[in-house]
Amino acid sequence: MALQVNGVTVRYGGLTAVSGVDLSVADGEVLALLGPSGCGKSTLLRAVAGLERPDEGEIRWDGRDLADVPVHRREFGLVFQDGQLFPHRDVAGNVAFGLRMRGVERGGQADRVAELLELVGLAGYERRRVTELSGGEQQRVALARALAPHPRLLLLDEPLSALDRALRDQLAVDLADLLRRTGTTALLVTHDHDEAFTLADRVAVMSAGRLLQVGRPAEVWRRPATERVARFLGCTAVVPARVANGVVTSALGDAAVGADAPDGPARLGLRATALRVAGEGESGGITAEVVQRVHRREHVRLLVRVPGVAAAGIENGADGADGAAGTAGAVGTLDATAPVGSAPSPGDEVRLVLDPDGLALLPA
Ligand SMILES: Nc1ncnc2c1ncn2[C@@H]1O[C@H](COP(=O)(O)OP(=O)(O)OP(=O)(O)O)[C@@H](O)[C@H]1O
Repeated sequence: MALQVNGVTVRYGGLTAVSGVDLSVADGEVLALLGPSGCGKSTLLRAVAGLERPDEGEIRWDGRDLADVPVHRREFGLVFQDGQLFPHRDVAGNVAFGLRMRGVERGGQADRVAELLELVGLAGYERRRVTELSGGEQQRVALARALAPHPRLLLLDEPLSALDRALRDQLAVDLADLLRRTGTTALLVTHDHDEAFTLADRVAVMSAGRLLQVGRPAEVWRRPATERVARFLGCTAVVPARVANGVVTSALGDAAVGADAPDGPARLGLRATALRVAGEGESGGITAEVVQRVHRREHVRLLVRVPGVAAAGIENGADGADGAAGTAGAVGTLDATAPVGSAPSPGDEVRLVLDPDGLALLPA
């Protein structure tokens, strides 16, 4: 393992920001620390960078304890939310900064700067003033600057969150591609699921200073280890269920959940897209009454009342929900979706079926 974090705790006075975290990042791997605001992600990243000293535990690189290695000798690259570029230097001056610090001679600097600007899609931008760049261009320059000295580890703290949604999505895809092509080992901090899942080989979900689950994106998404993880990843309700032969059965219907799901009692996490209005000729499903209708880009979001929902043991509502994304919350109501063209109105009765893409399977 390239990076090893063993039992790290960081306190600010009486507040424990990071609590006994164990984590490792393999050579060439991108690991995302995902969690709600204030859960300690940045503090953990800053401890790895050498900007915070752990109160307990150790941080190792290739087996070597970094406790006495200062920030600038760790050979880690850093990119923050707002880039933190030097406003009085042009683009080339910013990208060359780390190279100068390392004593790379001028000719070598210019070649490496050109190479990095090409890599981040800003070829020819050397003489541009950084204050005249868009937010997205500034983050590309920050990335080029961090990568120029060949860091052993790239630390990214919410690198895209200052950008608007469309730009963020595009830059996340570009960044994922760049990290793969350059084989960069990286630790990324984000509160955005999409960003984490686009960029990371593995995702570590954090809450209140602790790691709740570490796994591949699809695994964490489909099989959250706890209700807290499920709710942070967008589940707005949790239903008792039972799995047999890759099919989950619940009061809301049956759905395929994969042959790898163990047989026995389980719980089903419902995201806002877990229930959809059944199509013509589609059999099965449950009956519900539409309470509210909201138009979204690709579908219509419904709030529905399912008779007997409380009796069915559905735990909905926001208790302990870390940033749950849906609208379900009132007793006995659930989220559902309908096609834009034929969306029912409040008061209508609808038949709903489970959509496996909106489900997560939790332990009982
Ligand atoms: N320098 C500091 N002094 C005191 N408390 C701090 C300091 N930095 C962070 N904290 C506190 O430590 C906790 C964890 O903060 P941290 O910034 O690591 O969380 P985060 O998950 O990165 O959140 P965000 O996404 O909002 O940045 C928070 O309660 C925060 O208020």
